[in-house]
Amino acid sequence: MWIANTKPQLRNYLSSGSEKIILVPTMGALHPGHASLIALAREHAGKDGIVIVSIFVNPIQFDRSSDLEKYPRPLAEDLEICEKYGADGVFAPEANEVYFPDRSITVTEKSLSENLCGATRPGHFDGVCTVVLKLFNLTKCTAAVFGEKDFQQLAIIRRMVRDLDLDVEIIPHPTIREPDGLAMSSRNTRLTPEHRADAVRIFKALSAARQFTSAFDIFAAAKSHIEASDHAKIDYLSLVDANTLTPAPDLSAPTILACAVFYGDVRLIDHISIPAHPQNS
Ligand SMILES: Nc1ncnc2c1ncn2[C@@H]1O[C@H](COP(=O)(O)OP(=O)(O)OP(=O)(O)O)[C@@H](O)[C@H]1O
Ligand SMILES: CC(C)(CO)[C@@H](O)C(=O)[O-]
Ligand code: BAL
Repeated sequence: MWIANTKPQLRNYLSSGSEKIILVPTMGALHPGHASLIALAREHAGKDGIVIVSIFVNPIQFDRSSDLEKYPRPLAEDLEICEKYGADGVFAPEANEVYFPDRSITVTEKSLSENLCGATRPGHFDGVCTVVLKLFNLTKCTAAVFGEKDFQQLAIIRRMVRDLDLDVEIIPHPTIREPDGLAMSSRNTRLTPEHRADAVRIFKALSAARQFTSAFDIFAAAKSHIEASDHAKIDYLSLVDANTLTPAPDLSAPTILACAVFYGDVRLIDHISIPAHPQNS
């Protein structure tokens, strides 16, 4: 498996040419969720295609400097996981390799990023879209795999591909969870044992709320379940239309119940789909 730290090195490794190049963009601190994305990329690439994993903690998508500073960076372990699950190469650049000091172009999505993480992490999706477009261009990928855990990110990337006519197939991957239901996330390693135990409530709350058939009951059930822990601070808890990601006042169409919750300074996200209940709208 090759490792490129610079753009010229990457170009060099790509010069052999292959019809299929599948990219798995990550920020490292890889866990079984990422491993599963890499394995899916391998499946799509077949034996002749190329699977590239990018490992880059993208500074311009962080809204809190402490979150960026504390983001885990276990590169040696990450490289082992990439190799084990079938990557052909890893692109792991430093920030000054990716961005020009006088960078003046940013990609902004102006609809799907209005709510949820886009509202509570200002500038986050500008940073995501900008780096993902650069990674698509640098790797010349024909397809890229993204996790459904970050469903707003997935929707925005799909919109960017559509609106900018990018020739990249977007391959989604379902959320991988710990045995107790907590969505796997690189930030989970930063939870204290007490907060880790409480964080189980997030998925339990979403699952319990899903059994109700009115927007009011769903919201109330999820909120009380999460807030039953004194440690939890809800950043947002929202029912949104599954297509537009705008607030859904009722269940006349399929919706998504999504949340971001702080345990100390660690912010976790999760969501669940809610079927339409037109009779209650
Ligand atoms: N539990 C998971 N199941 C499926 N895909 C996941 C999971 N966790 C992350 N991914 C996907 O992996 C890719 C890289 O995500 P990233 O490196 O930010 O990891 P992360 O675990 O989401 O970390 P964090 O949310 O703490 O930044 C994204 O497409 C993301 O959706
Ligand atoms: C897509 C991504 C790698 C862009 O930095 C990041 O947002 C992530 O890891 O989900
Ligand atoms: N997986 C989302 C990347 C971030 O939280 O910045």
